[in-house]
Amino acid sequence: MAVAWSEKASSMEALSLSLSLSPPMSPPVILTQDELKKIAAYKAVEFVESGMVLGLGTGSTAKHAVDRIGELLRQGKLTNIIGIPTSKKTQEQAISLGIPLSDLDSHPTIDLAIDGADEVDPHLNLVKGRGGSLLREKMVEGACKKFVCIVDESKLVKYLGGSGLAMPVEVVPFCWKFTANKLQNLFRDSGCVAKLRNDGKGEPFVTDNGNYIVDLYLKKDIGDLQVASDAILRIAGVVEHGMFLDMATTVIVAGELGITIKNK
Ligand SMILES: O=C[C@H](O)[C@H](O)[C@H](O)COP(=O)(O)O
Repeated sequence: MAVAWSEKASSMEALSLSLSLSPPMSPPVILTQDELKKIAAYKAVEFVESGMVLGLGTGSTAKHAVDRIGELLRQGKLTNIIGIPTSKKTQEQAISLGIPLSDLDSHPTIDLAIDGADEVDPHLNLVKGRGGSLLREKMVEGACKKFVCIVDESKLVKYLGGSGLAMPVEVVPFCWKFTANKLQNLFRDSGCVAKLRNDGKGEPFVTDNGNYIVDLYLKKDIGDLQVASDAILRIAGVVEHGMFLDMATTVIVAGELGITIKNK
């Protein structure tokens, strides 16, 4: 559902305060992608209540949500929050903000997670992991009662893989080429090309878990997502993939025309 303009306005006000933008009723402001991410993140943090155990997402959108949670804790507007970070980077950010942290061993049930995504399809299935954090994200978000996904409208796709950008798969380093070939063959009818992700310095990108990422580039829809998921996970050498099927309970989309909240 598209939310009322007033709901957009409240998030815009929150954003205006921190960005010193004009108030919502002034002439239209062209928002950057990062400002849209921040609007979605601030809206999601409105779902947070004192006493909650929170899954803290990773990426440029989730970073805004973690910052906001830290800000509300500092102001005493939220209390007794426990955060479960989905990456080492988010862990460092949360520590720097004074957010108390724990892990899934001590808190196997999480009240709410807030995290970004790389793609969102019309059924609220997601692609995640272009930042390399998909495994911990899937573990944490799979343990949540509610998972609020936050995106700007550029992340909306007709089908997963439809952006033409990477669909990440975390693999063990041992004989990664063997695993990458298996993945490419699995989706050859969709024109799949599998590439090892590099770290930008000529070395393989290494995840927080010591694994590699093979990115799948697809030219066509891969069909039944659950069948595809099962097939990927049956390949020895695969640790996890970045399709998050039926996991998001809510997706908040920030666009030039306002916020849209989609619920499962
Ligand atoms: O591994 C990274 C995560 O899945 C991110 O949540 C995802 O890539 C979206 O990141 P961003 O908010 O930076 O677009």
